[in-house]
Amino acid sequence: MAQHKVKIAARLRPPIPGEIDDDGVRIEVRDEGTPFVCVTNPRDASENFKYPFTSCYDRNSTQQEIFENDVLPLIDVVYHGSTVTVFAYGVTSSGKTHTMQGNIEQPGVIPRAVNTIFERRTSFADHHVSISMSYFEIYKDECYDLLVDRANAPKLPVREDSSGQVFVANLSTVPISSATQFSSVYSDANKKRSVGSTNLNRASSRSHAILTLEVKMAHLSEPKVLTGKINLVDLAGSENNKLTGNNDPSRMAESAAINTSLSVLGQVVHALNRGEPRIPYRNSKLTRILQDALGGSSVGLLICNLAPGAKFRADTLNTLRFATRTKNVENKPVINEQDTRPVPKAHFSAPPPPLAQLAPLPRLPSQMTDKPPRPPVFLDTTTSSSHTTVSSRPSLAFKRLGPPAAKTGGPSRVPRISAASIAPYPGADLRMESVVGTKIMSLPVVSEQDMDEPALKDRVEAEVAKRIEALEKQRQEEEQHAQKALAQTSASDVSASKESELPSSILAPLLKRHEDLDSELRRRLEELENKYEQNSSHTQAANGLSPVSRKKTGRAYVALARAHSEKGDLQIALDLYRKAESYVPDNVKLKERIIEIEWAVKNNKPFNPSPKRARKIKSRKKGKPSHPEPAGDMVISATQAPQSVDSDDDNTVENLLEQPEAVTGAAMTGRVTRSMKARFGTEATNSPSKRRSMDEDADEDTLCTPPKRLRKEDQATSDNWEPSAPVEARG
Ligand SMILES: Nc1ncnc2c1ncn2[C@@H]1O[C@H](COP(=O)(O)OP(=O)(O)OP(=O)(O)O)[C@@H](O)[C@H]1O
Repeated sequence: MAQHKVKIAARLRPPIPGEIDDDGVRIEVRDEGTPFVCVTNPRDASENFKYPFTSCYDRNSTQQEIFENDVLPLIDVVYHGSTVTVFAYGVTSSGKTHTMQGNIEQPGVIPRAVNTIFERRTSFADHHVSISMSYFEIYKDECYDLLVDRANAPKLPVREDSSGQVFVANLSTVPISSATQFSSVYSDANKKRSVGSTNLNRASSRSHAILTLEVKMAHLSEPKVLTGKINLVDLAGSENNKLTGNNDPSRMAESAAINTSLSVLGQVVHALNRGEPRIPYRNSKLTRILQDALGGSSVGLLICNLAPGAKFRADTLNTLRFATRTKNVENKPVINEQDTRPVPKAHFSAPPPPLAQLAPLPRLPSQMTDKPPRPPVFLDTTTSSSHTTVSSRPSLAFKRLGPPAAKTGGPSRVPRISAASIAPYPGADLRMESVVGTKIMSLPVVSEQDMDEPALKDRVEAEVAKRIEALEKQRQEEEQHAQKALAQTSASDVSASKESELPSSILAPLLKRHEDLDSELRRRLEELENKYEQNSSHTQAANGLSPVSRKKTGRAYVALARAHSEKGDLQIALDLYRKAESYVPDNVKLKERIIEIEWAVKNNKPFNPSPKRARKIKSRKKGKPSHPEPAGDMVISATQAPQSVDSDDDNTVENLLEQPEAVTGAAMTGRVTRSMKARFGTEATNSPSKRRSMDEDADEDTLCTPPKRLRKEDQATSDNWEPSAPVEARG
């Protein structure tokens, strides 16, 4: 099986006005050998770090040189029916957008690639060549279509099809007939891209932009279609907020999202290099989408952009380290060829049993047509808009839930996709892959607790095997039925042409029924999937963080959520609170808030977050009460108590909503009171009036817990209070 390593091209940009040119980063070539990037050790100027790459471009290099040396050969690969991914990586302001897009005087890789694609088209006289484009951005870890009106652009989900290919669902595709048409669509779309000004770049990309050009070559005399693609990715640059001067919350959130996704990208490459069994693709949308380019079936080129000057030295070294690791990543390119001969129709001769008995979904309506099956694709190019093509795709759940029929050992009544095949492209060694056949699935009842993958897989495998068996039985019965019906019809002297129409009356209700089931199934799968995706990506991200970082991230999301809820953007606030929950899953108050906002959103009611009241006590030392408490009365200073208080502290919503350092005495006292209640079932104060005031103080900073409730609890538990008992003894 041929492996294709990701190719690396390093490009150093010239200094821009105002930048100090200290020659700390250079491109060198020695003795006609491999060129390398040379970086002076920031700590010892006599030492240099060298990073060899097959293509290195110095500050005087031109856009044309890069295109002709490294990108042009890849256009042939596209016309052979393979997927190519070119991505520009580097610190902010290192020249990624310049390299990919360029400007009118110096057009970059994208316009040059498009021109070449259109020029090459004419050499395929025996094919009908159609070219289409899709373009989207990943902004704060959400995908947005750049070819639709931004005001209406929804967040697009990332899915996986039955053959494991990741795609962006509902992404629009525009057919392109000329390079001029492309320029107009592309420049309109670029106006919608999220760009902002920073200290380092007046037009800094705040998102990762992914442009896909799909070339479909339908052979005029043979029933086959080749599909080649090129993904041109302009990544957002890693950012140091001190250098960029980002200080407003929205910029910082953007910057955090960019850095997180790039850090996951680094983790993916690292895991691939180390041959780890689990590659964390799912930890960010960016890596899910680039999955095919990193260890997948795409041909990859990484353009590694470098900024000169000492201030970027650390970032330059990081970029070079990333590039060095990436050059060891191996892909297995394939040719996407599709056989367009129609798949034989399935025969149905009897109406299906009543719905209650028809638990399994035999086939999706989309699979019952004569439509040829789709070849594996990298990014989805289907859409529901008028100018685009629409095709139904199996959703992620099919991939996760449905093992191939062969695995179960059970027969399938559904013909496997034989018309689509993947063949190796000539430049690479062979790799033949059979496309995973269509699966017969119904939605198993999955509770949230069952989201554990191995358990789910076992359950589903058993379920699928059982249902396939039932379906096979049903199919045999149907066939017998059909034969009987056919015999009866011919006996009653009906004309031959009429005989062949027999299934239509029977088929219609059946198809309708399947269609209904299909929509229901899709709806439920999507719900399940969204829930799973949302939880899993954030939970995975949270798992990789230290408790302190988790808390901080949770707090940041809560702060953002609160800001949105105050503005009345409840849906956004809800999403953010849910994200916060992934980082602080045990926070009860947060859960309460989520429920409240869910209710408000569902019932279209306004939601007024409880106002933050001024704190009565400004500061005190952590772990010590600010109130002068009688000895033995207060728990916090007792030797064991602070730990338990602190661990509770992690999960109190006060802490989520407050500045990290602002742990107030009141809040702390409130926590202790509740922590004590939880531990001992008693109150930790002997003065009802003090208790009340302490709890009220605590409530000032908590979400949505009415002081009344706590007072009631106080009342209820005050009888149990044993004033003289020391905490240690009770613990
Ligand atoms: N090779 C080059 N020749 C001349 N100017 C360049 C070159 N590369 C970059 N520049 C200039 O440097 C500035 C920053 O470049 P660019 O916007 O492409 O950076 P970027 O890496 O895309 O930044 P960000 O990640 O913030 O979007 C721009 O003004 C651009 O014109």
